[in-house]
Amino acid sequence: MLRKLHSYLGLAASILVVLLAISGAVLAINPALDRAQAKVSGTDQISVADVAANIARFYPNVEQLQRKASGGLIVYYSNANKAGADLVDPFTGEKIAAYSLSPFKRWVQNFHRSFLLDTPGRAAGGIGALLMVVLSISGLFMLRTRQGGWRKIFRSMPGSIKQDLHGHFSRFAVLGLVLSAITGGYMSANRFELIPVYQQVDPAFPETVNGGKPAAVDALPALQDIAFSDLRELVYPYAGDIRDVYSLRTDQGVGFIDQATGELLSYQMYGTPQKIYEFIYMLHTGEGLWWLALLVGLASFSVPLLAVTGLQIFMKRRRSIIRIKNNATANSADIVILVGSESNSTWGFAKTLHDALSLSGYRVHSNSMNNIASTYPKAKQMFILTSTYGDGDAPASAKLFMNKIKRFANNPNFQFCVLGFGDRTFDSYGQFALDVNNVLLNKGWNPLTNIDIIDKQSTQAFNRWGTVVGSLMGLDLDLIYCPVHLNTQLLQLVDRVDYGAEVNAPTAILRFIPAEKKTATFFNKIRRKPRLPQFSAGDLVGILPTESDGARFYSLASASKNRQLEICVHQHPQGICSNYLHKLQLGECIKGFIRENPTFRPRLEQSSIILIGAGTGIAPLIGFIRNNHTCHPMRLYWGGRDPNSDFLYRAELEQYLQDKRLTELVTAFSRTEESCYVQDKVLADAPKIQALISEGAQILVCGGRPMSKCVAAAITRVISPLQITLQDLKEQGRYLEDVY
Ligand SMILES: Cc1cc2nc3c(=O)[nH]c(=O)nc-3n(C[C@H](O)[C@H](O)[C@H](O)COP(=O)(O)O)c2cc1C
Repeated sequence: MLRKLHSYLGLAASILVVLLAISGAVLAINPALDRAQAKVSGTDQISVADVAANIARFYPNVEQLQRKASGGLIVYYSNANKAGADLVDPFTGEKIAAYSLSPFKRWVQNFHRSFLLDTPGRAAGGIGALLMVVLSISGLFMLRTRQGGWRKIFRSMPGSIKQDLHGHFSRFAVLGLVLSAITGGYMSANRFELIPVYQQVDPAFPETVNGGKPAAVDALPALQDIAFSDLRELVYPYAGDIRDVYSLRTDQGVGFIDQATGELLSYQMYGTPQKIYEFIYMLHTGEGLWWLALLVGLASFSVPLLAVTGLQIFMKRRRSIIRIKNNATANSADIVILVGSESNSTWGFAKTLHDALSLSGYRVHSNSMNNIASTYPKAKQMFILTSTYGDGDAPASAKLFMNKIKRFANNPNFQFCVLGFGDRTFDSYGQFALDVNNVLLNKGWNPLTNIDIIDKQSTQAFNRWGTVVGSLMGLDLDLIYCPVHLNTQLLQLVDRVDYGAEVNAPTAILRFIPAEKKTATFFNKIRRKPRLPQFSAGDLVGILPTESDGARFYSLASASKNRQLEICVHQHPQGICSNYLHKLQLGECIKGFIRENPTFRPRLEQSSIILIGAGTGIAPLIGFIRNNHTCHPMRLYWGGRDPNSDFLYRAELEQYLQDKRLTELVTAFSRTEESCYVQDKVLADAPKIQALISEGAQILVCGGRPMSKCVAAAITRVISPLQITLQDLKEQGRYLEDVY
């Protein structure tokens, strides 16, 4: 609901909001510019009377003093019946510069207030401000959901800035945008009298004045009592008119001054509504708060970027929508599939299950978890496939599920089965699926089998789950999930280095370049050369060994800027894809597509990086080192079997040590006399690692699950004297794992 509101409103309002934001951002620079030109510091030390005396020396025909919100003093005067205005130094009375509002500034101001269209334009501006309020507040709530709570809103976010510009920029801009949208909306509402408006009633002109000889301006007691920093405006009496008075406006109130006695007459303090209006005006324009204006201006500059990236996300989501054919009704279905998904990938898995069960002759009803019906009269099984979002929370299409499930008063006749989709790099791995499963078990529902959780959308794990579930249902369920709309690319093998055959660990480093599709038209061929898609080291490439097999994912050892796509593949005796890749000859092509893995990235703002891996787990790590051109401190702990057989990347690592892209290399080999594993080397280096962690180092671990468990145990021991836990490091994004 919130997402729909945010996206559709964003689409509808983007042009209006972008124009308001850009013009507002340009205006936001003014308070800082004005202030830079003016003399403002120490103005609370001098009185208005002192300033007026200074002015009198240079401006005998002064008519008005105005202190701008930025602090600058403007003197209005007339000379031989010609009016003028100067920016003046209040401490000396000397002119700083002639004062006039630049035509450009006036134009931008008018554009921002009314799009140069008078009342209809002002109304459009008001609507724009209102839309911006809704957009920024809905965006703020979406950020909260995404990050898993208000407190975590500014914590590190999955994904690099490049991969999720919208998320990162909105975090930076959202508070500024909320502030300027609400204050702008208030000002518009005030102008159109949609809210109770304040009426500024100035005091009446004094009925009696002394009428004596005018005193010198610096001798007027009322002016001597007011600090210049409190002045807004002082209008001088008409020369020669002894019944006229000074009109005074300060930050606190408004009144008159007798020009003979210097007495304050009919003084009136501002009321609360006016103070509120002025405060909101100040927050919106930044007049008087130049730093706030700059911050809000910077936030406003991000609006065009948010609009473009928001549109990209919207299009991507639309493309990823899965349409289910042959969807039976809830009343007639034998099998129900409920889906909890945030960005639609779980729907792809659900469709595979739906199609396979329909093919087996069942009437299958699929729907989102939010749309759970109050009864499924004919159902024999219910499958719940759900991802987890935020920090262990429900994804968008399952937010209402926990409440709605309460409506099932009696136990249904069908069996249920929960399949979670998650990512092990999150602490709350598959948490929402676990919660759903527990709720159903606690209600006494009958499980078909235990809950399972699929890590990183693994097609193999999904297939294995299908086999287990199929056998329980007496079906041969071969679930081959092929992500839809894959942007597959033809990749040609141009280099391979083989290792490990002697130690029974055949491993190959394979390097690919983009290849021309055979079907490419002549026009396409001459128009552009095939290019690699955008990816970073640590992302994954999905490889489709055959059309009928699901994709297998490999960590990338290179970034697209390295102009090659490099992977490291261990040959498993039964592995379809690893055998397929190991048999590839130079010049042969494969089909692959990129899956971003933004959570697994070194953070170069940390003091140093500790990379730990074993076997082919070196792939993303070597990519990080290769691209460490700033020579940020990076240490690698890596484990293999025998240095004479499977020491992957040996020559490169030596080169990186020399050119300082790698600070230190620690290896552990299990089939040598030393016979040790990478976690042993971690423990042996405990004091050094402790020191690095205390200084703020980040650890990245990549490799098989058994290794990662041993490394986690070793690191837990190493850091135990530091009063910090592995959990703390994980929460701070300083312990990342990419485990398979
Ligand atoms: C912002 C964000 C937060 C996530 N939080 C979790 C989490 O707390 N636990 C988890 O296991 N997976 C988490 N994931 C991973 C997703 O659950 C996983 O990628 C899933 O396959 C996405 O499926 P969907 O596209 O259908 O939502 C998160 C992903 C994102 C982008």
